Amino acid sequence: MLNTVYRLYAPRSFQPIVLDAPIVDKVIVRPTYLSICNADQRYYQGTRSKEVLRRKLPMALIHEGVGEVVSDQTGVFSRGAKVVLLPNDPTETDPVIAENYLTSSHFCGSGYDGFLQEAMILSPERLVELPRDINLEVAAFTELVSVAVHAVSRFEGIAHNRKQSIGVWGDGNLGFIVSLVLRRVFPNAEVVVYGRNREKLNDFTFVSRICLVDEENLPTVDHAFECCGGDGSIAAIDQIIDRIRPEGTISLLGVSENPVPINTRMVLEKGLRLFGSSRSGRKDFERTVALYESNPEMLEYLQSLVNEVRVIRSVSDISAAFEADIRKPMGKTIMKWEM
Ligand SMILES: NC(=O)C1=CN([C@@H]2O[C@H](COP(=O)(O)OP(=O)(O)OC[C@H]3O[C@@H](n4cnc5c(N)ncnc54)[C@H](OP(=O)(O)O)[C@@H]3O)[C@@H](O)[C@H]2O)C=CC1
Ligand SMILES: O=C(CO)[C@H](O)[C@H](O)COP(=O)(O)O
Ligand SMILES: [Zn+2]
Repeated sequence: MLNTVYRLYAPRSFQPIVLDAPIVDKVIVRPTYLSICNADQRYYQGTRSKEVLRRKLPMALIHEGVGEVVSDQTGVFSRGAKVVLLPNDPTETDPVIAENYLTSSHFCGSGYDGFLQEAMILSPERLVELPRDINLEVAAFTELVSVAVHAVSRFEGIAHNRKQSIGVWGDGNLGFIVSLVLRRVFPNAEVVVYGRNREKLNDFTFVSRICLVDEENLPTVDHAFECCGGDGSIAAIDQIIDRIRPEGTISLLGVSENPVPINTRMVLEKGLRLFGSSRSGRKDFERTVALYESNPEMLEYLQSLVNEVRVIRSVSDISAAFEADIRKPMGKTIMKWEM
């Protein structure tokens, strides 16, 4: 089938290309709502290293999105079903290593074409059906929610049992979503959010406590999640190591372009466990949709992260959405895909 793919050829430069893709045993999905991630911005703005840009571009961006099934040769989905698109494409299974950590996996929008396409032609395993009445502007960033669910699921297996207080560093989108997932998964735990912006923190209405990182006498916590990324990770990890109680677990989620120095002396002295999480897999998407179904108020909270919805009908609309996303105060930029 001929399919138009909108690739980034160089920073700030998108161009369409028509490709012929096989459709045998595939589901054809029309993307409907797509959402921009910080990882897309790093390619769009060219802030990745020259070597990475040379290796990964040209490439269609976007790994957060939902769509509507146009046809399914496998018979799993009915025409018109609303689905979330799974960006990770495993090429093998492993009894120990999760699909999102297998080096053989392909990830849309990071070395492989993402969802900026006229149609997504996928195996049925790369789609999870959504409730029919779901708010699609919110569902568009289900992938980011599944990343939080993935990190919290791993935390359940790694952290010790005392989970009375859990700290989340970062008052952006990921910090908001991780806090919301923690609230639902550990309803009896105190969730404390540490941020740099009073206005952003005010939106975290569902947590036990909010703190500005430069306040004095910040509370201590049993465990912590780092959701800052960039240069902010350095100060955040330093503060976490200071404020976490002995034998606590630190979940690292923020992406930094440069190596981050860590106070290993105190990591040793406190007996801390640090673990990183990146991306997510099918079981995380399934758990996310199950959480949406059992906690419908989650979708209402997530709605407050929708900063802007932009209709996309041309290549210049895509660029305008990315430029608007750079200037946004907080939240997600959603693209209503009409290409
Ligand atoms: N592991 C994974 O699979 C994924 C990782 N990410 C990464 O997670 C990071 C966060 O993403 P996202 O939430 O969307 O980005 P945002 O920019 O929305 O949020 C980051 C927030 O952290 C705040 N911050 C920075 N430094 C500190 C600090 N020392 N203490 C407390 N808060 C701080 C920032 O404040 P200010 O605005 O003042 O700088 C900002 O509000 C990014 O690096 C992103 O790439 C995203 C998706 C998946
Ligand atoms: O955003 C993410 C997942 O949602 C990850 O941070 C992203 O996939 C990392 O990939 P890259 O190496 O291309 O930045
Ligand atoms: Zn992402």
